[in-house]
Amino acid sequence: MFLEVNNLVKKYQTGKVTFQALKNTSFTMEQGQIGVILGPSGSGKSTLLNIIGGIDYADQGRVSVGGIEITQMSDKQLTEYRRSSVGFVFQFYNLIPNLTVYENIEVSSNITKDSIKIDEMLEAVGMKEFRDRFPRELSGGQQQRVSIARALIKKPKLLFCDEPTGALDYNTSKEILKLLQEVNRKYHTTILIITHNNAIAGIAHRKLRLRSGEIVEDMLNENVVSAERIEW
Ligand SMILES: Nc1ncnc2c1ncn2[C@@H]1O[C@H](COP(=O)(O)OP(=O)(O)OP(=O)(O)O)[C@@H](O)[C@H]1O
Repeated sequence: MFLEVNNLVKKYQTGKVTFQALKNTSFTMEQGQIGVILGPSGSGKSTLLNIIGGIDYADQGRVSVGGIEITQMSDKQLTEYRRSSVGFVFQFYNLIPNLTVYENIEVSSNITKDSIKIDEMLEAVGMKEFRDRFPRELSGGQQQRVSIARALIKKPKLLFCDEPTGALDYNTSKEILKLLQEVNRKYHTTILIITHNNAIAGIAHRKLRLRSGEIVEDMLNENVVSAERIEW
């Protein structure tokens, strides 16, 4: 199995109070799938993604990606894993304001040896004619396209999207989801999307639901639909 998450436990200590954000969380995913992680606020979605993405540590349990166990990695190995194997897309885009569209993507391509050509990537996300604009000169949806390009330029094995449509209107959200489906098909990137929106699960091969740090639903979606066809 491409992604294996086994019995993850994560505790946060605030003063004398210990809070268990993840309790024996386990799931697997095949390469090339889109997975959606649903769950109420505070259920542990971001914590889970951050551990799989190598930006946070688990207290117990195991995560392996492509047969390599990341929960055993040194800091140096984790930095390399983040650099070459994973991409992140956030709700508020996190683009560098004083760099153009092209330069924002270039920063990411410069840190990997084997990246996709920037012009190909701009074309793939429909942002070719905006290459010399600054983020402030773009709509939210356009900024999100750039942030997807920035994440994908390094050909990550795994793309993590934390509420990628959380700041976008209905139609723009659908366009971004459609783009995620397209890049999943084109580059065979395994994608994990965190969302509050149940309807988004329609575009995914897998639906996972977290509640209080536990997976309470884990379903294979036999009827994946195109993003244009989901409604909420
Ligand atoms: N650094 C921290 N210190 C203490 N508690 C934390 C920390 N980070 C997260 N938590 C707690 O862990 C729980 C899970 O947080 P997490 O951000 O993973 O939830 P989430 O499902 O992503 O929520 P949301 O949908 O609101 O983003 C929450 O109750 C949160 O308060």
